[in-house]
Amino acid sequence: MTDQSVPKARTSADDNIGRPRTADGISRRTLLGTAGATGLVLGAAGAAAGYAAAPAQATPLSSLGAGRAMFHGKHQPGITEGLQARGHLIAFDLTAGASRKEAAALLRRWSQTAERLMAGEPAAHGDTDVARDAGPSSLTVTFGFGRSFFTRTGLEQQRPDALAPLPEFSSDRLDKARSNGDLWVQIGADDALVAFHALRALQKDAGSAARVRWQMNGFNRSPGATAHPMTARNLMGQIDGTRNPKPDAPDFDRQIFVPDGGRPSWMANGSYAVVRRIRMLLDDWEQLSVTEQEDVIGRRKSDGAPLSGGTEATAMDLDRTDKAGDLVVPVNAHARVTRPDQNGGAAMLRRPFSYHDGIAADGVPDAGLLFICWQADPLRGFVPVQRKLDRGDALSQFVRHEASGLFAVPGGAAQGEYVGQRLLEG
Ligand SMILES: C=CC1=C(C)c2cc3[nH]c(cc4nc(cc5[nH]c(cc1n2)c(C)c5CCC(=O)O)C(CCC(=O)O)=C4C)c(C)c3C=C
Ligand SMILES: [Fe+2]
Repeated sequence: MTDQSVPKARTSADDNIGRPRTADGISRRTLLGTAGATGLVLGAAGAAAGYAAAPAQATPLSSLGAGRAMFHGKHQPGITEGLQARGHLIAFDLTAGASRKEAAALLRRWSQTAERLMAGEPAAHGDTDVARDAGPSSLTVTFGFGRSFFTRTGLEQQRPDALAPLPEFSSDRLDKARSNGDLWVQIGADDALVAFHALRALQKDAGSAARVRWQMNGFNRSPGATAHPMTARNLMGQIDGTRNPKPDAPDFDRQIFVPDGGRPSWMANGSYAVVRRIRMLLDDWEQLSVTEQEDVIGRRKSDGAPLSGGTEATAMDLDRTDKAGDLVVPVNAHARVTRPDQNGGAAMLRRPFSYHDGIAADGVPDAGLLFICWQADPLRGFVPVQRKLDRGDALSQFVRHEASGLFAVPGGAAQGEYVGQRLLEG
């Protein structure tokens, strides 16, 4: 087993219970929860409730389709679950006529829809049938608030200090139109149609209250494609996610989530998402030899092991030298430079999607990473590490940050509550 990067999934209404993914990409706990004692029954019942007209044989849920995350809980879904095969990120701006009241109604509608769809049920009104016949497929929907939301709704007093604009990094090439936004929605699912279905339902729910500011579409390896490596690869071919904080580590919650009693109080058990659309300059990258590529990261491409030796899970020996006396993990290697112990303890949970939007106007692939990282405080997570990368690690010349967002993602909604209710009605 590797030093597994894929965190846990939510399988109960009020807690996150870890779920290492099995070789087919499905959590045993999820299977137990859905396909086990009650799960397949729940899945079938959910489907039957929504799609009663479909013949029974039209909904043969595979183990993939049966995967289900819970909407209600301590934290919102979509943070600690394993990576899903499909993702959509959408930012909305409130429309001119919309105020706090309309925003509250929108979050209520969105929460109701998310809860239904995550249970494999159709949207309450005008369902499009796109996910008909499919199970929940590990769908998660996550909602966040951008800095501008608080100005638009007159809630400046409630705005977290942690939503201060990210510093401008010298290497940034940011498109403002595809950055930030009043509201942010992250959708993930292991089935493309299930993810698209949720996207359309949530867009329609926005009605006249909010309009789409930007949308980005991403993907990861499909569950079942391989048993090894368990950690995902990115579009540069690297195993990416090895050293993510582990949910069972003692300081995981402190690093990733705002504590009970944290400020502002409505953010208790919430987290901050930094979203960066990072273009990979693949034509340049692919000209490097594998050895050169490995020196850029400091890890082997084949299995993710540190260049100092061992397996993916082996601790990196930062001081090891070769016969010539040179460090085997170069001093500017990305995996050396980004380590918490090189950045005053800065830690973040990376949960990205890859993206590919064809060939851009500059004639090279518009492809890269929808880098999403989660932390209790971006000033103690993303910012110090990106400051260091901005000064130039070995990877910097092969990537370009083209869009950026920072969002406050409140804790999970309790039963009967909608996401953000403590902010909007507090
Ligand atoms: C500011 C934070 C980071 C950005 C931006 C970033 C971009 C980025 N990273 C890769 C590929 C890899 N990153 C790896 C490790 C790693 N990266 C960050 C942070 C950022 N990366 C951290 C905190 C770490 C872990 C450091 C540690 O604790 O050891 C790795 C190595 C494997 C792993 O641990 O995940 C790879 C590969 C790309 C391609 C990229 C931008 C496109
Ligand atoms: Fe990285």
